[in-house]
Amino acid sequence: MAVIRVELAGRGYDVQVGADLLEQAGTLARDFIRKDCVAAVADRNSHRHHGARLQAALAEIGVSVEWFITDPGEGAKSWDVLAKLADWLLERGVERGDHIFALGGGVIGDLTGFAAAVLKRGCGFVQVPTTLLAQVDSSVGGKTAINTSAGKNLVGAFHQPALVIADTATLGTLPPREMGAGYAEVIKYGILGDAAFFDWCEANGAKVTGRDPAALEYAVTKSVEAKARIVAEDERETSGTRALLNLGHTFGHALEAETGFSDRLLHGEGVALGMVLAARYSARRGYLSAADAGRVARAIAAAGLPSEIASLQLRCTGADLAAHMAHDKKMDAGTLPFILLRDIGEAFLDRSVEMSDVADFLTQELQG
Ligand SMILES: NC(=O)c1ccc[n+]([C@@H]2O[C@H](COP(=O)([O-])OP(=O)(O)OC[C@H]3O[C@@H](n4cnc5c(N)ncnc54)[C@H](O)[C@@H]3O)[C@@H](O)[C@H]2O)c1
Ligand SMILES: O=C(O)C(=O)C[C@@H](O)[C@H](O)[C@H](O)COP(=O)(O)O
Ligand SMILES: [Zn+2]
Repeated sequence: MAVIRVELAGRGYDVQVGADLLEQAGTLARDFIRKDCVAAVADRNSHRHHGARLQAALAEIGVSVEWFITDPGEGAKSWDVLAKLADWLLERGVERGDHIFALGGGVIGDLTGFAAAVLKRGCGFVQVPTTLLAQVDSSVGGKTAINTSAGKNLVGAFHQPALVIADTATLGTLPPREMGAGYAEVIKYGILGDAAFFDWCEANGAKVTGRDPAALEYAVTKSVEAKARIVAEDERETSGTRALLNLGHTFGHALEAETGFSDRLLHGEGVALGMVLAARYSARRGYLSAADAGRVARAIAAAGLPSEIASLQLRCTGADLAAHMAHDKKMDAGTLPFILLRDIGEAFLDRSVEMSDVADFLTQELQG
């Protein structure tokens, strides 16, 4: 068990990591519950597998749960579902001082967090992440958002949770493909800033995706520690430090858009492929050795994640993918900074990238 503190003046919070923590949710969250009933959001899968556990834990402190349950998948991060959720919360009289519970993956956390950010100009929320991706990344740091037809996470807010309860035992019911997608965001911390952790991932990745309890807890703890450090330094992505967490995402979000935010490419899979592309593009620019770019690709492929864009069989050009990047939130006065690598464990922001060169590079990659 580990408790990692996200240090933010006046808004700091604990991330509790460990097996079977859901059973302690009532005790852990007691300070954030003021009424005898809480509103909780889940999707059908997280609710089916773990809803009763959260409900039983809260019943122990005399609190009942009313559920808002969405369809699984990226489609829930939409205006339509947000509007339904906001109306549902208002009908229940949720007040600013209340905390909404988000039980699920990154989709549920991002949706619930954004609803909490805008409801009555801001109420509280508690993250109870049930996917590997949500435990190591999305539940921590306060980025909340929905998607629009123009792209990924384009409407959102920074709004920190009051508490994160990451019960690693909930991952026991997660499909293997989703374990892989979450692992992409784990190995990301190594590639962007911690060469020793990357080495550990190369040696232990299969144990993490295979749910070895000790490896899993170590990977979640190390990931949350890395994210908490970066978020404490640059909460709102203004200094450039937090932007490093976007490694692989400029390429990845473009691929997600091109595949229609569908099951064809999960977010973590897009990030995995995006990190391979970022490494190869870093080599093309002369920053990273071809050998290290190859090492990144092999580590990604070894986890069963996509490492070749040609495998997606997209019917688009490099310019089409580059066009999706025009909506990237990092865009600054017409320039898109790219997160590239000087070394494994050393990411940096490059503001000198020409989009025409990125398009040429992607066209070559698409051809295999
Ligand atoms: N806010 C952030 O900082 C941040 C960081 C990374 C990713 N994200 C966002 O997170 C989303 C991806 O999150 P995700 O990968 O968790 O996807 P997800 O929320 O869609 O969950 C993946 C699948 O697992 C199912 N599921 C959830 N918990 C389960 C469990 N314990 N057992 C069985 N099935 C379960 C869900 O129903 C879904 O089908 C994307 O929208 C991405 O943009 C946000
Ligand atoms: O927390 C961050 O900062 C991240 O960039 C984490 C990413 O893994 C995550 O996918 C995030 O939602 C992407 O942010 P965006 O600003 O590119 O939408
Ligand atoms: Zn991500």
